[in-house]
Amino acid sequence: MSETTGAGVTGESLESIRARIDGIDDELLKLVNERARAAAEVAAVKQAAGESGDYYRPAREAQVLRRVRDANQGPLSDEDISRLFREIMSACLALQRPLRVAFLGPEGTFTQEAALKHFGHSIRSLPLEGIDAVFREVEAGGAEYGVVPVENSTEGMVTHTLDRLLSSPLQIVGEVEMAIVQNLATRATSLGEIRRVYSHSQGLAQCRAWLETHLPAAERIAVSSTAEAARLAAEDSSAAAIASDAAAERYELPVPQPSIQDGAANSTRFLVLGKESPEPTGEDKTSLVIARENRPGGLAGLLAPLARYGLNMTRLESRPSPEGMWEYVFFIDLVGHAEDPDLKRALGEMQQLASLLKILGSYPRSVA
Ligand SMILES: O=C(O)C(=O)C[C@]1(C(=O)O)C=C[C@@H](O)C=C1
Repeated sequence: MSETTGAGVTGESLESIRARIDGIDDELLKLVNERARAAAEVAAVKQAAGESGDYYRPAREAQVLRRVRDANQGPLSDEDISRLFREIMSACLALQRPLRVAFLGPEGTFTQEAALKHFGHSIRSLPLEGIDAVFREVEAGGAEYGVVPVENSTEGMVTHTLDRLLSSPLQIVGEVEMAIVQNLATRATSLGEIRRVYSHSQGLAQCRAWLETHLPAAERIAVSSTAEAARLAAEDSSAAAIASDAAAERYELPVPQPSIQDGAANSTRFLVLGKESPEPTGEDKTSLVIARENRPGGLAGLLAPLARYGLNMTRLESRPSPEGMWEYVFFIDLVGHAEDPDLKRALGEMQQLASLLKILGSYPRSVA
């Protein structure tokens, strides 16, 4: 039986099903371009209203994604639907002007994956060498947005990002959560040949138990990123990298040992940095940093307004204050937008009690 004359379970021939798919694709093509024209009309309206800057609207994008996910009846998963619509919006926006997005590079880092997950592929990518460089590029206007890691489920906070948030005028405009899969990537043909293992310090830490069991004698060398680790391992067959699939692929490294991270559920949260906070969407988060001079009950008192207004705190992290010894600042994530009435009142009351209160941004909760 030839492929094109066979019949499926419904009795319809392959040829006929493919003809149907062609018809659906024609419809999709027409509709996708119709949508792009509508998005261009939105841009014209924004321009006529004298709006300056870029046309990216994180709040609207979150609403679009939530709406199609709620309407989705499958068989495609909600994640697949989000990904497809994200790319459609990304292309529609690029038609107006592609966004310049800086991220912790080089190409192949998890941060690049997070940037593409959030903005889609129709962006102008600016891979930079460090977290600080990403902040500076967005502050200076060389990029409209920046993406940096902030927290890993096994390794904890990325303290450099927190410290930089404290001093930067930038706002958090979004968050991206991503499952992190670390692989052993190497040209070595057996584990016995591996003398050195390169990775980012977080990559080495996330795979500590695996390394102790399988490569106890290999030297562990921390480098600036997992992508840089893959580049180094590609040049030396007695070395390996702990890196993402994307980094291994980029440097054409075989992956003899996939998924070697210690925690089964290893995920990293990234922040999207920009200049203006998005408007409320109804499903938002607010990040802030707060401090009070060191005295008993100080923190409990500062947080009391949150309980009074029934507000939900999803994270509380302390960091030594840059101001003095044994002084602390607290990074807090709250459910809600700083313009929501209850949150606004609570923040007002906290402001009265605090020696420092800086809102780092209100932004839509991540749409997976
Ligand atoms: O609704 C808008 O403001 C648009 O510009 C359209 C659109 C879209 O394609 O849906 C494109 C870019 C924005 O980031 C948000 C949404």
